Amino acid sequence: MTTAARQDVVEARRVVVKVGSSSLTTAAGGLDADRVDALVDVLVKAREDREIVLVSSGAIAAGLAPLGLPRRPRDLARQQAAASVGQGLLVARYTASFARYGIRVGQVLLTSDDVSRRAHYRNAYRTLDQLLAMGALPVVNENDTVATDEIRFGDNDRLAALVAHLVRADLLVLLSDVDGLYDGDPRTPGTSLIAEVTGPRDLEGVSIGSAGKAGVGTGGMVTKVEAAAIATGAGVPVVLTSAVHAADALAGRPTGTHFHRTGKRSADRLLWLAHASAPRGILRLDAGAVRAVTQRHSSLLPAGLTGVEGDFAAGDPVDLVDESGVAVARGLVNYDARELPRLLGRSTRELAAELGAAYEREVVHRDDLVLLRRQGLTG
Ligand SMILES: Nc1ncnc2c1ncn2[C@@H]1O[C@H](COP(=O)(O)OP(=O)(O)O)[C@@H](O)[C@H]1O
Ligand SMILES: N[C@@H](CCC(=O)OP(=O)(O)O)C(=O)O
Repeated sequence: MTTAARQDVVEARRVVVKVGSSSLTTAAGGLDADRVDALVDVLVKAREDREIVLVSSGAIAAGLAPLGLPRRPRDLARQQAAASVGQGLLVARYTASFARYGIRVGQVLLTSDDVSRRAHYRNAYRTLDQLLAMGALPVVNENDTVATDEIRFGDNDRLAALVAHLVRADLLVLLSDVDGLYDGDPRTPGTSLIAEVTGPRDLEGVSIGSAGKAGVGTGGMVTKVEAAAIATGAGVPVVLTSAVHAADALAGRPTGTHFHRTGKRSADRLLWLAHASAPRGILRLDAGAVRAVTQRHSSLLPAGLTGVEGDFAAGDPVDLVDESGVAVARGLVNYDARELPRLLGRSTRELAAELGAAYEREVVHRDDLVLLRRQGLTG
């Protein structure tokens, strides 16, 4: 690890630590109390001179054995039932383990829908910030029991990257069952650890595979590298290592893979809109509207709309696509899908005169728009 990279870690005052299901469960299924305690011991030590937010997976995995499920189910309903049972057990375990040190735990369950909207985003930030100010340790997970396929992250690696951005963290530590990113699937002999990733070039030729043998995790290495791309693109460096090396990672000792920041920090909720929300519909734009939105950062007006697809309501995320069908931006739309067809290509003045002042509003306001540049490491 270069001195600059190490400095990033040592100087980090607010750190998001994400731990995967495979690092918290036993081979037989169910939570491994010893591994939870070992992680908590490390976090308590790290917390002496910095703030820690924990993003913990494991709800589904923890719910399997109590519900008599032999393996992680594929259907959403049974995953949600398992998460419902498991999340309670998971937080009870953390509560008991942190209580050994007199530290309170605050459970925070998020869906992407909760945080893409401005008021919700501010509220989530305030809650997490307040928990930290009051000396409690936030334990974040996806709100699995209510998340439908459309509003689901599905993996906590991306959630952790977005939480790191949300709480304005200085560092994201991803803990898994593997001690870093390898240049091929580490189950294949002859692969070696990549100690540093400074940008997308360092990943050329690297084979990034799916989840490991334990079969309780979701995304494997792919989602971790994607999460690292989101976080580093938003100015947050990332250390990826195994849970057993958590103490080294938090102390700035060389371990695992260090992803350098590639972008600048910004306090912009639109990162959630770009990376966490699935679009509910499509707005087709003419060339002039594409230029206005992407180059002049203007709001999208009805005059530049050529088509509408999907069944969305006002406030939902939609993709703005150009004439060749490429999504150029994502935004929160101000109209229901059924209102839009009669507005296509019309000027706001004309619409206001004909339909009333309410129809003068933008289709998507510039403050609710994010350009879809492929970020950081993967693109
Ligand atoms: N290039 C790679 N480098 C490291 N691990 C990889 C790679 N390709 C695939 N993997 C697999 O990804 C697994 C980690 O993903 P996962 O099981 O989802 O972890 P977690 O539960 O911690 O989120 C590792 O155990 C490893 O077998
Ligand atoms: N919210 C899910 C997270 C699933 C998930 O991302 O798992 P992992 O790949 O182990 O981080 C749960 O708690 O089971």
